[in-house]
Amino acid sequence: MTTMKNPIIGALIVTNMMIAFGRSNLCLARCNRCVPAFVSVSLDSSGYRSKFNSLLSTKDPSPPTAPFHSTTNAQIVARRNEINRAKRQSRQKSLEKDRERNYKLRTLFSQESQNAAGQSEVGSPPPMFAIKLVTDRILRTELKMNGREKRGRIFVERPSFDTDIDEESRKEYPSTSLKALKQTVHEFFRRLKKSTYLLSASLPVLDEYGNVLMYDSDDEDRETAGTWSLKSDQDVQHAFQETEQFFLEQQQQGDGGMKRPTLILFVTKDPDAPLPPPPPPYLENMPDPNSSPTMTMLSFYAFPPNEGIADPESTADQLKRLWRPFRALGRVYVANEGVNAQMAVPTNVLSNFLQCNTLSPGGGGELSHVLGRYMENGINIDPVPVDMEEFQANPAFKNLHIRVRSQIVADGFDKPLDWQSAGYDMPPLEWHEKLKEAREKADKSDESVPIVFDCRNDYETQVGKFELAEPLQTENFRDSWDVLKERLKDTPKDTPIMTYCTGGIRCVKVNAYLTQKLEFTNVSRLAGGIIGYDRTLGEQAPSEEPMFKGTNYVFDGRMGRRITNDQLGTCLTCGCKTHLVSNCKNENCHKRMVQCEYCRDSFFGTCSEGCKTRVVNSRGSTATDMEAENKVYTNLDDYSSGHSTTTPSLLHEFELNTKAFMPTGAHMVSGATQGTFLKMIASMTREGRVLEIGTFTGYATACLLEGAAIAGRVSGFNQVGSRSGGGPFVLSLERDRRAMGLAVAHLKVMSEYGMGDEGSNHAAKLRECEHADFDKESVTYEYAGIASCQLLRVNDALATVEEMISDTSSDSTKPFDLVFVDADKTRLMEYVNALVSNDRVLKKGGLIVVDNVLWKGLVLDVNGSENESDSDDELSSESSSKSEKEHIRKNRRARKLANKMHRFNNAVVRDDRVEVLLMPLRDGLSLIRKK
Ligand SMILES: C[S@@+](CC[C@H](N)C(=O)[O-])C[C@H]1O[C@@H](n2cnc3c(N)ncnc32)[C@H](O)[C@@H]1O
Repeated sequence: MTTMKNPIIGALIVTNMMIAFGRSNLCLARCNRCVPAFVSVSLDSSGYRSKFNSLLSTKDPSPPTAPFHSTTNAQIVARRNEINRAKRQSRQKSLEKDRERNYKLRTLFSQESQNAAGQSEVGSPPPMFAIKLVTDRILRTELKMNGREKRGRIFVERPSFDTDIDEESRKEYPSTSLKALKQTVHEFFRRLKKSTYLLSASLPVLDEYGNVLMYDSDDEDRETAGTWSLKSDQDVQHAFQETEQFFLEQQQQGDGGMKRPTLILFVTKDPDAPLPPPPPPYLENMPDPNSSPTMTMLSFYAFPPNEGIADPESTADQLKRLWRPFRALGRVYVANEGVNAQMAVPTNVLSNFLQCNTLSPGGGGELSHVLGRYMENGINIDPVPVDMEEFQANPAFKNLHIRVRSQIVADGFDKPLDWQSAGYDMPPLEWHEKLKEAREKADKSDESVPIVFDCRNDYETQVGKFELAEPLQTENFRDSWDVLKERLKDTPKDTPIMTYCTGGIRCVKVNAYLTQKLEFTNVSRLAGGIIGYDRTLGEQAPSEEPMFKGTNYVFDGRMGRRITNDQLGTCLTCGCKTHLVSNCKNENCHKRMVQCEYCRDSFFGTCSEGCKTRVVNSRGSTATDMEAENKVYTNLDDYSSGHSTTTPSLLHEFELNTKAFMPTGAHMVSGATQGTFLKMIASMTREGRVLEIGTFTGYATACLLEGAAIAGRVSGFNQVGSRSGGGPFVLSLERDRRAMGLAVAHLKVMSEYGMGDEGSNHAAKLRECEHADFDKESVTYEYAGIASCQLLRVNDALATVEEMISDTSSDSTKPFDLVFVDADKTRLMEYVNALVSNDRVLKKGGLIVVDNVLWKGLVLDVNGSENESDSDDELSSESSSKSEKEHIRKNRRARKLANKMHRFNNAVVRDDRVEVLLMPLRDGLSLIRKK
C-alpha cells in the first residue's frame, strides 16, 4: 500500500506492520523539518492503527506536542514502575531467604526425628539448637511488646564442625557469630533495634522431669542460673559449646527431658544505647484514635509557589508516614503543583492532625514545605462529625489512598498557569454580604450585578447552588474553558466576577484562567468554597439565612451535605424533586445521577431498566459476593438477610407497590426473611396445600405459592392442584377490598410472567396505573403449571374456617398441610382450636405458623395480669396534647395486644395436642405442629 497524503513525509510504505518513514523516529515526534532518512518502526497490531492514522492526518504534519501533564504522567508511571520493581525484587529476595531457611530447618527436624527413632548413636549432637528468648521488662514497656512478643523460642542450625567450613561461612551461623545471632533475634522480635539491646545467656534449669524451666529476665533466680554476657563471637561460641556439652551430659545420665541442646537468651536494654528521638509535639499525649466515637470529614489543598513540590513521590511517602498514627482515611492527590486532600479523621485526634499539617519547621512541623502556610484557607472542616457506627455502616472512605498524579485537579491545559495569581480570595462572610447586595440589585434590575459562576459540574449544581449563580453546566472540569470563553466574549474586562466551587480548589484554576488568559481585572472566589461558607455562616452568623440553597454535593461516600431543605434536583427516572445524588449501581455504568429515594429503591440503585436488569442478573457473581463479604452490618436482622439467599426482585416490587398504594399498612408485609421462611416451609409439605389467613397485598401468598409449587414438583404431581381436588394449592382469605385489589394484581402478574425479571418489570409497572378495589368474591390463578391460588374475599376468616370444617359435601375443600395465621391477632387461640380440634381443615401432623407472637418485644413487659388497666386517667389529663393522647392510645393498644399475645403463647405451649417452637424471627413466629 502506498499513500502520498502527507507532503512532508512524502512516501509512506507499509508492509506487514513495518512502516518505512522518510525521517528518524525521534524527529518524527518533535519536528517536521528534518531531512528524510529511512528507518523502520515495528508496531504491534493494536498500536498500529492509531499510530498510522495519526501519521496520515493532514491537519498538522507533526504530531502535537504532548501537554505538559501527559509528559509528567509518563515520568510518574516510569518512576512508580521502577519503585514497584525494586520492592518486588526485595520482597522476592527475603521470601527466598525465608524459604531456604525453612527448608533447611524442616530437613533438620526430620533428620532429628530419625535420630530419635534410634538411627543415631547416643553422644552425637543433634543438628539444631533451641534458644529460649526472654526480654526484660523495660524493653517490653518501651517497645510496647506484649503476649507472644515477651518471650519465645527459636531454632538455629548447628554448623557441622566435622566438615570444612571456612571462617567466613561460619559467621553466618547464629551459634558462632554475635552479628548473626542478633539478626536472628531481631527477626523474631521485629521491634527490637539491633543497636539498642544486649544479650546474655545461661544454661537451662530443668525440673524433675527434665523440662526446661522458664523465668522472666527480671527474676532473681536468673542470677543463680549463672549468665554469660555475649559481647563477641567468642562469647557466643563458648555459650553454645557449653549448651551442647550440657545436653550431652544430660543424655548420658539418662535425663532425657530435652530433645536438643537448649540455651536461654536474655535480651536486655543496653543502658548506653542512644535514646530514641522524642516524639513530635503533635503526638505527645495524643489519645488513641481507635477509641474516637466520631469521625470528622475535612478537606484541604495547597499550591506551594515557585517549583511547587519537587518530588511528589517522596512527599506522598512522607504524608503516609506522618499521618499513619492518626488512623485517618481518605483520598489524597500529590502532584508537582500541590496537594489536594479529602479525608475523614477520628475526631479525638483532630487537633493533633491539624497541628501535624500546620506546625512550622521550628515548632516540629515537617510539612511546611508542602502544606502549612501554603494551604489555601487552611483546613475545611465539616461542622458535623459522623457517629462512628454510622460511619462504619456507610464509610465515606475505606482506606487512606495517597496517590501521585500529574495534577491535583485535571485541567487539560498544555502549560500550567500561575496558581499564585488567581484573583481575590473572598472570606465567606464578605461573600455572603456581597450576594445579599447583589440580590437586592437584581430585584431592582440594577445592571451592576456581579456575575456569579458555579464552577462545579452539572450533577453537583443540580442539587444545590447559590442564589443568582450561573452554573457552567460542564460534565468535566476541563470543559470549563470553552464555556467561559464563549459566555464572556462580550463582557467588559472590569465586570465583577465571583466564582465558587465545593472547597475552593477549582476556583483557583478558574480565576487564574479568567485573569491570565481572559484578562479580567475584578475577579474573586469564595475562600474555602461552599464547605467553608457553610461552616463560617453556622459559626459566625447562625441567624443568617444561607444564600446557598439545597445540598452541597461532596466527593466522599456521603455524596452530599444538606445546607437547606430545598430540593432543587430533578429525579432522572421519575422527574420528581429531590436532593439525592448517587452512582448507578451497575458497576460498568457507574453514572452519577440525581435520583429520588423511591426510584433508587425500585431501580435497585441503578439509572435505568437496562442497568437494573444487569444488576439483578449479575447477582451471585463474584463482584456481588465480594461486596457482600466486605459489607459492614450493624444489626443481626440485616446480617441474617445479607446471608440468606436473595429474594426474587418481584417480591421487592410487591413491597414497593404496597408502600405506594397502602403506605400506612406497608409494615404488615411479611418481608424478605419471613417470606423465604414461609416459602421453604411450604415447599417441605407433602402436597403443597396451604391456607393463609390474612392476604393483605399478597406478599406472603406469593411466597407460599412458590413453596407449594416446589412441593408439588418434588412429590411428582402431574396436574394443577385445586381447592377440592387436592394437590399444590394456596387459599388466601382477606376482608379488605382495597388490599385485595393489589393482591389480585400481584398474583396475576406472578401467574402470567413468573417471579423473574419479566414478572418484576410488570409488577413495577403497576405503580403507573390506577389502583382498584377488588369487587368480586374470589379469583383463582394457576402458577408454574402445577399449583393454583385462590384469593377469597370473606367477612370474617374465622367464620369461613368454621364453615369449611362443617362442610361435608363432596366438593368441600380438601384439608391443608400448612396454615399461616396472619389476621386478627386477638383471636389466635380460636383459630388454633378450630384447626386442631378436627382434621377437616388442617391435616393430622399439619403445621400452623402464627405471626407476631413477640409483638415488637413487648411480651417481655407484660405483667401477667388478665385485666389490662383500662384507666382513662392518662387520656383525660388536661395537660395531654392531641398528639400525646394519640401516642398514649397507641401505646395502650400495643400493651393490650402484647398481653393477648403473651396469653396466647402461654396457652398454646401448654396444649397437649400440639408441639410448639417459638422462633424470634422478625416479630416472632410460632411454629405449631398438630400431633
Ligand atoms: C398482617 S396483614 C397480612 C399480611 C400478609 N399475610 C403478608 O404477609 O403480606 C393482616 C391482614 O388480615 C386482614 N384481616 C384482619 N382480620 C381479618 C378477618 N377477621 N378476616 C379476614 N381478614 C382479616 C387484614 O385486613 C389485613 O389485610
